[in-house]
Amino acid sequence: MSAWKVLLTDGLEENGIAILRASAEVADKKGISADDLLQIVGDYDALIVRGRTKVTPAVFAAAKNLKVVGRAGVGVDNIDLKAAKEAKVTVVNSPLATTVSVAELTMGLMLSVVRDIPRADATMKEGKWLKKEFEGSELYKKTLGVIGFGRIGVAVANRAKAFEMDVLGYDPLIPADEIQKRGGTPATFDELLAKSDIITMHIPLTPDSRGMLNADAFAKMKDGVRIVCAARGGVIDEDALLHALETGKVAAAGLDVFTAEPPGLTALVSHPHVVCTPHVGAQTMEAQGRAAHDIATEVVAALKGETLRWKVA
Ligand SMILES: NC(=O)C1=CN([C@@H]2O[C@H](COP(=O)(O)OP(=O)(O)OC[C@H]3O[C@@H](n4cnc5c(N)ncnc54)[C@H](O)[C@@H]3O)[C@@H](O)[C@H]2O)C=CC1
Ligand SMILES: O=C(O)CCC(=O)C(=O)O
Repeated sequence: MSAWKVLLTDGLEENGIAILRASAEVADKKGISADDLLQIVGDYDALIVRGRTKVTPAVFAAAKNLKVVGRAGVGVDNIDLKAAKEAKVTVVNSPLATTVSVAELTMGLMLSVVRDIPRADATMKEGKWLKKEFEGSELYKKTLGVIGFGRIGVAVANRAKAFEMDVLGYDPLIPADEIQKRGGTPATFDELLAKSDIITMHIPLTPDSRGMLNADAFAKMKDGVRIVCAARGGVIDEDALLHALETGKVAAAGLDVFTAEPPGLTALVSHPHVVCTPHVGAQTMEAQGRAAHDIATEVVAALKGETLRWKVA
């Protein structure tokens, strides 16, 4: 009989489940409702989530045996870290697993917004040949502003440099010489807004970063700027973005993430100059395989009281 019980509420790739099963009993309750989670979480020593499950103070209060919450992925904005600390529950994530996938999707969104690829495809499928309408622009020699020069921001910067873009980096938590070492030209927030042809967001959602791209920020950007975001919807004021798209200040936006998910068919989602994907930055078999391996290994280490690599709280 296994000593520990692990609850999965957002699924996990088989390779991760196999690692967990070597040390614990695993219950896969993918898609469980918030109310049902409160009923059963008290039975478990560990909880592994992705972004869907909200690990609220109520969950921690009900989770009498919980020792560790594992986030298969990076962002922990769905986990109440203060409540975790108060409940003496460790929180771990798997921050290295999905970097490449998110960076590649970001490049895809960037190419989509400069060449209007999804709309060109849609018109072909309507039997049309609108060649003249689809005059886009190149990435070559354009300035890319990367907000958040961490793992994903740097991976995007490296890929953008292969397209011979000039890369500005804004990250107040990283010294300017380190941004330079990582391949970016350090910029203040206002410099980045003023100089970039494309701005891409790679920051966590925190009280500081919420609504960072707001009406004031859009006013400081170049006319016809393009915005890409595969971080969190909340870092952009979506009403301000919609207004900037309607006035032409922003020529196009590529969005993988939304303030409310799923957003439904909002004016932003249905805007002709917005390319949307349903939060799939990390949704590749490679990234999910790595995330499952890393989070399962880390959760087992936490249960065994071993040294942790990715302790968030
Ligand atoms: N679309 C998707 O499926 C995915 C989205 N993400 C999002 O991407 C974010 C970034 O991930 P990583 O690059 O791995 O994290 P990271 O921690 O390596 O990099 C984030 C960077 O943002 C900087 N930062 C924090 N607050 C800032 C602020 N207010 N202004 C400017 N810079 C700020 C930090 O100093 C750090 O260097 C995650 O927090 C998550 O929200 C991550 C994985 C998948
Ligand atoms: O796990 C997911 O559904 C999305 C990944 C993500 O956004 C993250 O890891 O921060």
